[in-house]
Amino acid sequence: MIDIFQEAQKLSLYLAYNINVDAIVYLKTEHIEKLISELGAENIRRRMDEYPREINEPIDFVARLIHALKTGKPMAVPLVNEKIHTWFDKRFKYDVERMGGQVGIIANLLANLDFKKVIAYSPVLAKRQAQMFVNKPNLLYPVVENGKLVLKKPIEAYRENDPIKVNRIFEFRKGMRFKLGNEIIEVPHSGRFIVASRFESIRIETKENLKPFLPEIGEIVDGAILSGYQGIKKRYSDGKDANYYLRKAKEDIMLLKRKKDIKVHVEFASIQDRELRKKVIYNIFPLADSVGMDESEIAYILNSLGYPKLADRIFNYNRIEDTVLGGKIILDELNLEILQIHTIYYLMYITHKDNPLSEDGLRQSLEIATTLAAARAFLGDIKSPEDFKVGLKVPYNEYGEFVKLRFEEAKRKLRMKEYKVVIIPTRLVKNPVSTVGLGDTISAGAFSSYLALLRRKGVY
Ligand SMILES: Nc1ncnc2c1ncn2[C@@H]1O[C@H](COP(=O)(O)OP(=O)(O)O)[C@@H](O)[C@H]1O
Ligand SMILES: O=P(O)(O)OC[C@H]1O[C@](O)(CO)[C@@H](O)[C@@H]1O
Ligand SMILES: [Mg+2]
Repeated sequence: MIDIFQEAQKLSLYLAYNINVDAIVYLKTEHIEKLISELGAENIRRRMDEYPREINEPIDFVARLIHALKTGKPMAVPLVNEKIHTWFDKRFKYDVERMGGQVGIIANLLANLDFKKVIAYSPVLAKRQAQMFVNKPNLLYPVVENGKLVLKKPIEAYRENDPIKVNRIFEFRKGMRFKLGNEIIEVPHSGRFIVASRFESIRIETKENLKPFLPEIGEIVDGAILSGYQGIKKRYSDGKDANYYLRKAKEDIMLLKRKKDIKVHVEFASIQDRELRKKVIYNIFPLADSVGMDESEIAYILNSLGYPKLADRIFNYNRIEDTVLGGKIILDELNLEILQIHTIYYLMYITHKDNPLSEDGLRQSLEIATTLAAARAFLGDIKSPEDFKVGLKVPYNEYGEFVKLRFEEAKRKLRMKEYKVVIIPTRLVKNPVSTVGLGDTISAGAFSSYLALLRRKGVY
C-alpha cells in the first residue's frame, strides 16, 4: 500500500472552488440544554418536524442541530439570514479557527503529503485566508499577469479587498446525552454539523481572466478535484441564477479537459434545496469521472433521482445492501466511471465491470483513504507524509467483521455481474480531535491513489 501512496505523491492536482474559515465549536451538553431552555422543547420539536432547509432564525438552527445529534449524521445547512450572525457570536465561543472548504482542506493535505504540485483555486482569496494555506513550494494559486498564467504561493497572491467566508462547525461526540422535553437523546456517532454561510459576494466560478488558461492548467496537472457547487444560489440580485453558474461550471470542466483528457473528481456536499440539488447532479455529474459523497449525501441524491424509500433506508439504517443498490443507480443514471461512498463504518467503491483496476487495487486505494482520515482524526492535522503511519496504527472499527459479512450477503442477493464493488471497514479514531474535513481527506486519498493505480497499469 505504501508504494501506491508514494506513486500518488508524484501527481499534480488542480482544485477548485471553495475555501472558507471553519470556526469550530466543540459542543457540550450545557450548550444544548441552554438552547433548549431558551427556545422551548415543544417549539423545537415542531420545527424539527417541519425540517427547515435553511437557517432563517435561531430555531431553524437548533431544530436541525438536534436532528443531526439524534441521528448522528453529518449535516450542513445554509445560513441565509445575515442578521443572525450576531446571535451565534453571542452564544458561542469558537474553540478553533482553521482552513475549511474542500479546496482549502485538500490543498493543505496534499501539499503536506509532499504531492508534486497542488494548484488551488478559489475566486476569492483574502489575506487571512491566504495565511491559512500551508506555505510550501508545491502549493500554488493561479493568477494572470501580463497575459500569462503565473502560479504563485497564496500568500503572494491574495487580494486586499476580497471577502472572507466563515462557516460555523459544531463538533458533536458519541454518547452525549440530553433531554428534549421528556425525550432522552443520546448521540449515536461523533460528527459535525455545519452552518454554511452563503453570501451574494462569493460566486462559485472561475474569474473571466483565468478562464482562458484552464486548458493550460489541465495540461500541467494529472487530475482535478472540484467542489463547492453546493454554494451556488438559486438567484442573485444582479439577475444571474443557478443555471448561469452551472453552465459556466460545465464549461470549466470541458476547458480543463481540452488539451489533455484529465480525470475529474467531484466531491459532493450537502445541498438542502431539492431543486438546486437536482440541477447540480444533472449538470455536473455527467461531466465528472469520479464522485465522492457521505451517507447523508447519497440519501439526498437518491431522493432527487426519485428513490425516496431507498434514500430513507440508507439514511436511517446505513445498510450495505441498500448503499450498493443506491450506488449502482447513481453510477448508471449519471454514467460515472467510479463512485466512492464514505460512511462512518465503511468505505465503498462502485465501478462498472470493465474498470481497468482489479478489486484488490480498488480496495488498496480505499485503504489509503481511511488511513489518511484516521491520521487526521487522531492528530487533528496531517503535517507530513510520515503521519500516514499514525493512521496505520488506528484499528478498524468494531463492526469491521460484520461489515465484511453483510457485504458478502449483499453480493449474493444483488445483481453484481456488471459491476465491481469493493468495501472496507473504516479505521475509526475513538476520540477524534475533529471530524470536519475527514470526508474530504478520504476523497483526496482515494482519488489520487486511484489515478496512481491507473497510471501503474499504463491506462492513464
Ligand atoms: N473518528 C473518526 N476516525 C476516522 N474516520 C472518521 C471518523 N469520523 C468520521 N470519519 C470518516 O470521515 C467521514 C466523514 O465524511 P464527511 O461527512 O464527508 O465529512 P466532511 O464533509 O466534513 O469532510 C466518515 O464517513 C468516516 O468515514
Ligand atoms: O459549502 P461550503 O460553504 O463551501 O462549505 C463546505 C464545508 O465543508 C467542508 O469543506 C468539510 O467537507 C468544511 O470545511 C466547510 O465548512
Ligand atoms: Mg463531505
